[in-house]
Amino acid sequence: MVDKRSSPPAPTGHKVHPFLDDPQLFYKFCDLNSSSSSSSSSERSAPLVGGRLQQLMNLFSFSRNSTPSASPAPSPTPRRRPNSGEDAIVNGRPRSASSVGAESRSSRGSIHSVLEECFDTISRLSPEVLILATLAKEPCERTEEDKNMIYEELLNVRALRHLTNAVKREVAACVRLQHHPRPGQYLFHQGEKGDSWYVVLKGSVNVIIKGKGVVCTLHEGDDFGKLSLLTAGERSASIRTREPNSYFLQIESNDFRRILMSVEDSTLKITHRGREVMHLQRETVGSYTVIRGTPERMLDHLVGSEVDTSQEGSFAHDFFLTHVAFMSMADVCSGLLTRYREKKEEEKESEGEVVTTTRKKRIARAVAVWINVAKSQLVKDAVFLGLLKELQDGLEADGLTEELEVLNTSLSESIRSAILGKHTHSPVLSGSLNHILSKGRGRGGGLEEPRITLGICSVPPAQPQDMEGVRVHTEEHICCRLVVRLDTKAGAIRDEACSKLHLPKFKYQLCEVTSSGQKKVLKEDDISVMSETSVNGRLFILPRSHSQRTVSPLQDQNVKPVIPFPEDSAREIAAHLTLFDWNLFSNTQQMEVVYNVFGRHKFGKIVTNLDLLLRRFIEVKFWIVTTMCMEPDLTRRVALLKKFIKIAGYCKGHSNVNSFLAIVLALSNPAVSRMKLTWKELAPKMKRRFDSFDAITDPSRNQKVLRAYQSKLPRPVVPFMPLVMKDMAFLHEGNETMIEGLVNFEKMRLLAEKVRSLFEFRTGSLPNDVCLLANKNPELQKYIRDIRVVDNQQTLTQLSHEVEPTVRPLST
Ligand SMILES: Nc1ncnc2c1ncn2[C@@H]1O[C@@H]2COP(=O)(O)O[C@H]2[C@H]1O
Repeated sequence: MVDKRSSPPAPTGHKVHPFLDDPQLFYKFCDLNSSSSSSSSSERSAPLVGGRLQQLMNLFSFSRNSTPSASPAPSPTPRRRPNSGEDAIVNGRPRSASSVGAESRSSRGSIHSVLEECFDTISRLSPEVLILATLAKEPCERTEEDKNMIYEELLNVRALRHLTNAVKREVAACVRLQHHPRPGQYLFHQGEKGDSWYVVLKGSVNVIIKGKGVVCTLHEGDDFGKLSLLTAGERSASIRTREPNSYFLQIESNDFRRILMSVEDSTLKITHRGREVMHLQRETVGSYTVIRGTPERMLDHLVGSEVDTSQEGSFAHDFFLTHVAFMSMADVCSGLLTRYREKKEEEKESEGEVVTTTRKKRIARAVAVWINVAKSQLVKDAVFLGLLKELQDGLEADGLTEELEVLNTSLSESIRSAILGKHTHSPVLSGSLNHILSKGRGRGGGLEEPRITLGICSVPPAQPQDMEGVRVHTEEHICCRLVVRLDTKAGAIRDEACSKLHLPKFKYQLCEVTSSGQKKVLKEDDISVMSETSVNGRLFILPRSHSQRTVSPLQDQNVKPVIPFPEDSAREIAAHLTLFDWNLFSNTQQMEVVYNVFGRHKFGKIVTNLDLLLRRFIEVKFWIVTTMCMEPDLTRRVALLKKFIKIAGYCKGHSNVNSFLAIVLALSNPAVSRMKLTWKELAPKMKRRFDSFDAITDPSRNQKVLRAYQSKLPRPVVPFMPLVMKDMAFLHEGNETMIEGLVNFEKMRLLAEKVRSLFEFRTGSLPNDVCLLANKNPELQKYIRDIRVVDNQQTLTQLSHEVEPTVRPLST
């Protein structure tokens, strides 16, 4: 028996909210947020009056004042008593108090405004509250939006990873919430008839077998109780809670069987030599979607089905966007070539020609899709170029001119961006990278001036062969400068630095040391190391034997910037910020996002463009905090605060969410938000403006406000990248890549959809007035490109106290 206690519970992707430990409050909310199953139909049609409203009002005062409400919490009554669940609450729903108070009805006039305020206050508390409240609804009362919300949650539940998304959708419709308030409560006993399958949502349970005691502990994300459902036998063990307030997902046996059977019915399983090689899901009559498969069988499917080069979201598109997770570039190339050349034995002479020609056409179109997806990164790869050459020759020899043209058109588009990439010093990027690399060596590093033309992103993306200077330091602060390709791995940088400094390379490792002295050891095959470092981070080679020893950061890592904040207008500064962000976003490649999700070091490909975009957000944020904390004069500090709010407003107007949020979050940074005198002097109108911006950052409901806001903005949008990356990481962590030896293509499709929705923000071009403004002022352009910051929170807090000491109230 394996005791899972030794292994920490895997992340479920959620922070546990204190609400979960306060079931009284939670139940009240649940009860208010859904109509009770015991309610009469008239109550259901007007669910927000009477007792429910009264409770809502009580809850409002409770959540505000953190004191229990006037009316006692309704006592939780089980919907159905579990076998020996003591006072367990099934489905998490206390029965609503029968009182539909007449006095409350009279207050109906102000219901809506009160309700809006109440719900707003409650739902701001946490996304978890909302999801629990939704789960607590009776399945028959769930709206489509409820089911969608639950489905999104289920995508992150470890125990359900092996289920297809269609099954998860079914589960979302019927799953129930079960709550056990105390430790030591039994969910069921060994020997009883099994009637439900469970997943631990919060808390943990012991699995107890008669005569053996506790054989195992199950944690968040684990499941139990399936065995007896599958065998139609008795419970093989008893399950007992270990912690207060444990929450479980419960799927009743009828639902369990129905879902599994209906899924079996609509799934087509293809076997080859007795082994399952592909699962397809029937969508409509005659239309199937790949849900799982071996890489080889999926390649067969690719060349065996019609390929629409224009259609994003097609199987080919999803396949090429995500293939790195399950099939190397070399294998895809050789697989396609083999299929191009082969003439299958079963293809008879007369029909054979037609079948072969169709296959060749499809392969050509598939490769065109691949080029469109991977762009310039692909056309620089020697293996891919081999495939391309053979395909072009073959298509020409076979007289398939139309396909040859499709291929060449995609190619010329990508080569154009590849040619642009031949500049080894891409001005803005080099400026930015150089800024990363040139700490302590003065500004600029002798680079060319930025070259930005009106309305066009003329700055080429960073390419693997671009050369960059990099400084590597030792513990004793001795430094050596190297010039390396961007795709140089951490191990190779360490080797080169050691040989320059005459140190034995096997004794050293490459590390990043942050401005606060934190040390991060880099993996041998880490790539894009220069762009991955923190804003003021530096590369060090440190002895392996001293891994526990602290390293003192270089002096310049915490140096205060000397260049004053520009006097230019907020409008101009916002235009410069936006053009810079837009350039970085335009240069980011779809494949970089995919490499980053599956582990950047695995593929040997750079993710520099994505890194630069991600770190720009942090840079801008620290720039604002640094500027505020370095201004000792109160009047000027208030003027700065006002200017930053204005800049944020302009960025918002330009759909530059990345910089807009960087500014708003910077002004909420403790080092700035603590400046009471400064905020007090700010005009009320500006304060209200800031509050309206701040409301967009509301983290509740998984940043629902921000998501909705961002999706509605006019294109192009520079999105809030940290949120996008978080979503991608959740999808990756929450879903297996391989299930029973087959690639989980549903996961690939979900990831591909996320990547596409990110790049859809790039539709269109920046407004002309932004480009005009941003091209007018080279001085400001340079300043915005090379912003210098303090990125050490402790230093910033210290600076903040220096410029605005805490005012202590006089003691009486
Ligand atoms: N040794 C064990 N290790 C982990 N889980 C177990 C063990 N024995 C039983 N279980 C779980 O406990 C559940 C008891 O009910 P079931 O028999 O339906 O399904 C059982 C399994 O899910």
